[in-house]
Amino acid sequence: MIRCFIGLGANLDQPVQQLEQALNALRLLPASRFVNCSAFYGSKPMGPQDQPDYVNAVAELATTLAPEALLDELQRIEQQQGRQRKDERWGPRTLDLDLLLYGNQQIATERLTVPHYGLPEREFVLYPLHDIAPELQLPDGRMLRDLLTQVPRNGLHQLS
Ligand SMILES: CC1(C)Nc2nc(N)[nH]c(=O)c2N=C1O
Repeated sequence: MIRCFIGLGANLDQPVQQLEQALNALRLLPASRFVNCSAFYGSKPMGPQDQPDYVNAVAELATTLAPEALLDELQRIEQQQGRQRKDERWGPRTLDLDLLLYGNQQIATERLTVPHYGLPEREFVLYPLHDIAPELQLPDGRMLRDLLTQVPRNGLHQLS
């Protein structure tokens, strides 16, 4: 089984419920075991500010699905929850599921870049990820805990 981490984000149509529904779908993925999920966080939008704050979390799965098969499943869940792939770039969305890490693999295909390119500088990814994997070392050798020291919380706050 490969240990992988999924970033969850939503800022439309009752984002907390969107994340809870997405977690239920992740629990049902084939050839996979749901391991854990961070707390839910409120975060300021990265990119255009004329959109609602986001709700973010990071989940851990153990899977035998190949990376692109896992990506297919994540995109299916997004679409099931109303995400239109034509969403404007960096615009608001009902649900984002990003494959952040797939074991220790570094992947660069047409469809998939892993580790996720935004991981090292996004507080709404780093802090929830650290919640559930404080000892994590990235494929390039950097320690997650060291990346955290470089990225301010920028108003990131746990939701009750
Ligand atoms: C539009 C962009 C870059 N901004 C975000 N900003 C925040 N705070 N959280 C997100 O999940 C998120 N996702 C995005 O795709």
